[in-house]
Amino acid sequence: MLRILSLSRASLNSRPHKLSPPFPILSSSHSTLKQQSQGTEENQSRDPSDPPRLFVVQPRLRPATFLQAKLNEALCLANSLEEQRDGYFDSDFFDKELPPHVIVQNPSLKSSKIRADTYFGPGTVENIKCHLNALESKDEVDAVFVNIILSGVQQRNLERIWGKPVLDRVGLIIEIFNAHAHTKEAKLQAELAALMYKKSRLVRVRGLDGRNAFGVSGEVEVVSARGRGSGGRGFISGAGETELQLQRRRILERRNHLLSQIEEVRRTRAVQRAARKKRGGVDGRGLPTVAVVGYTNAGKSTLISALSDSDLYSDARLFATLDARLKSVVLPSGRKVLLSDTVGFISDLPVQLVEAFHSTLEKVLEANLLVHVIDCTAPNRDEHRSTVLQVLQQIGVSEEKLQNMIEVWNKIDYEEEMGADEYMDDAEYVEFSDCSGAEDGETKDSPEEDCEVELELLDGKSVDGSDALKPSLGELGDTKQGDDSDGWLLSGDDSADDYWYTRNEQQQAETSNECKVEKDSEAQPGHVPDVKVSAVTGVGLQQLLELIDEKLKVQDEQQLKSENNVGNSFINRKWRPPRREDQVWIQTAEAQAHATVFLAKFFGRAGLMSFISAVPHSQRPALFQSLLFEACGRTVNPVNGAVGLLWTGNWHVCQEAVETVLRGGSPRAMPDLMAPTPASEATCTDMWKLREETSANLNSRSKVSVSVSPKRKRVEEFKKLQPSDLDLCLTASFTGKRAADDRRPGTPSMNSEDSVTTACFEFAFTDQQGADKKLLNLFL
Ligand SMILES: Nc1nc2c(ncn2[C@@H]2O[C@H](COP(=O)(O)OP(=O)(O)OP(=O)(O)O)[C@@H](O)[C@H]2O)c(=O)[nH]1
Ligand SMILES: [Mg+2]
Repeated sequence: MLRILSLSRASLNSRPHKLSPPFPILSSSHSTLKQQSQGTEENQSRDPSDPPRLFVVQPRLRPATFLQAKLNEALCLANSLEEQRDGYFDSDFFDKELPPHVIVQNPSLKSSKIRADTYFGPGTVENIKCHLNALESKDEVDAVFVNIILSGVQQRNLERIWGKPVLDRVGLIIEIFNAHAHTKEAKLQAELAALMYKKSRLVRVRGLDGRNAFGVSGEVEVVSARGRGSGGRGFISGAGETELQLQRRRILERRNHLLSQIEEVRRTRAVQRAARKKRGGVDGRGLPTVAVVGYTNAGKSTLISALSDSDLYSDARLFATLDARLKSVVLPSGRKVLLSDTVGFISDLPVQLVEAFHSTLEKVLEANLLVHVIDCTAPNRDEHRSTVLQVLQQIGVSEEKLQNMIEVWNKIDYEEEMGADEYMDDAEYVEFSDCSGAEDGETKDSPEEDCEVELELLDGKSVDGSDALKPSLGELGDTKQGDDSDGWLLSGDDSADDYWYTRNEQQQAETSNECKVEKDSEAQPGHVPDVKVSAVTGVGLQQLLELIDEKLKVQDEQQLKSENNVGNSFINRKWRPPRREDQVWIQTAEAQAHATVFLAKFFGRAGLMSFISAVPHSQRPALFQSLLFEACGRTVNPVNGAVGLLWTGNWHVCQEAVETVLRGGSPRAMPDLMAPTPASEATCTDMWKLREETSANLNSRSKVSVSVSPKRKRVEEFKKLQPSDLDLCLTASFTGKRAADDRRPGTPSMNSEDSVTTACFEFAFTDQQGADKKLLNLFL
């Protein structure tokens, strides 16, 4: 920003000026009067070669560095109000001359002094008029830009007094959006924002015939017939629609029309995207998106262009980008991501713009990762940072995403380049102040009270004859705050020596500011940049890509972990069948083979096949796992099975049994788990009742050898059991013969050699000693 000013300052020349171009979007009623009288029409498009010339009014701020940063921003905003011709601006931004400007007393510093009618006190208003008169003779100013937010009444009154259109900060930003919008969607959104801004400041103005009127064209007040039958107080007919209601209705109708058009544009784009995809084009969906956000002019577009080796539009004018653009980039790991360019933010970003550009800003919400670009040369980068965070919170970005955001300091080449010449020297300040366009004699025209204050200050300096008593800008603010005079004006002439910091003071302030940033950085680790880059020279870009890569990888891992955690927290939630991803625990073909053989023996080959074939292919892995858990649960706890183990808090027993099976072992029944318990100590008496009722049958149907111990433990005792204490055999195969006698004729048993052979044959699985263990078709 400083560079822009210094470059602009160097090119400060007089230039021929033409007639004032209109403000097609936000012209107030008053300002339009003049245009009407000049025969110009509302909504006439601007001539790109003759952008509006603004006179900038900057209220004083403290500290001085902050004031300077705000003034720089105001001047850049004023110079950014320009339209393109055939996609290009007529002039280079750095070739533009600085707009005339003035720093005035800030009534908000004296909280009780803000005037409801004109914001500034009469002295300040008068002095600004004097400046305007002086510039008027040279036909140098089309409008006045006051770098604060004014109410509708204040704007109208100031326009009336100054005889010029007045734009406040919100109005100018909306005008710039309108001037820079290229695409249909951006144009519609900008117009929508302007419309909502207008709606909030419908004020009465005196029309051409002297009557009070509403509306941009200053037409006389009319009462619409609309509402006569429905509204109003009369019995026969309503009171009709007032002029204010009429204007509001017109705005709302237009708003609805714009919203439907925006929706139409989005729908068309979606259809085109689908058609491209159908034709085999690259859709980009499914790739992770990284949204690059930041203050306007931080270098977002330049950075994306550098990273993706593309050529996004970038310009030193503020709000060069109004459309979200996507560029693909390959990360060091080989992973492809999409970088999303976004609209830049600014302090006091009009809420109307946030609402109107909501669909564009949604890209930020949808992104997997945010990269926050900060212009490290901005003296108020802390303010930039907090502004961006504020807007992100305003549009609904989650706290988690903000914590994970990568902070990038851009333009480090400029920082290095500045080196010792970091701040402007005295001469530059003088020159800078001179460009306010104020004339020597102007202070004499100011009201008496203002002249007195200025004289006091100037006298103080001349009497001493030195700079020793020269107050700093911050101190001056205090001095002025202390006096009761309102609205005295700082012109460029007298501010040259008195009101700007000297270089030393400036450097001290900057140094202390830097230190503060460093301290802040230490206190708040989030403020330390993650990486410093230069989008122009390419320094740090590789590091940034690696960081994005790393963050996305960590995100993926966390996501996977959280999914697994959800899967593992079975005690805390309803049990669900395992999902496909959960199948990773069956790592090898061998483990699958063991599980399949075990299940085939347990349920019988035909039974297992009928279970499996009853569900669609997609659900077979989940069913297989459910069956395995149930079979193992039934084996160790024949009475109540897996559900009983889960119910009594012995799920780990079931898991251990499953692992035993996967390793090729055979779990055995746990007699302790079948032990009855006193009703008072049992966790589920019904279940035990069930056991007693059915134990005889179930025991006889059990397909595993059960060694019933006469000794019965209490529930508390077996709850303490660790998996290592469990009596789980790790035998290579089932060799027991006892169970073979117990099984139903014709039912395959896990102890049956036939069964094993049959199962192996049916599933195309070679024997356990064979070299090739094939994956069973159950998982297809
Ligand atoms: N010296 C220097 N200038 C840079 C660097 N990056 C960007 N710029 C300049 O900064 C200005 C703004 O760059 P943009 O990329 O348009 O900034 P932006 O953040 O996209 O701005 P908006 O789209 O208006 O929000 C341009 O004049 C760039 O040339 C950098 O690393 N070093
Ligand atoms: Mg940009």
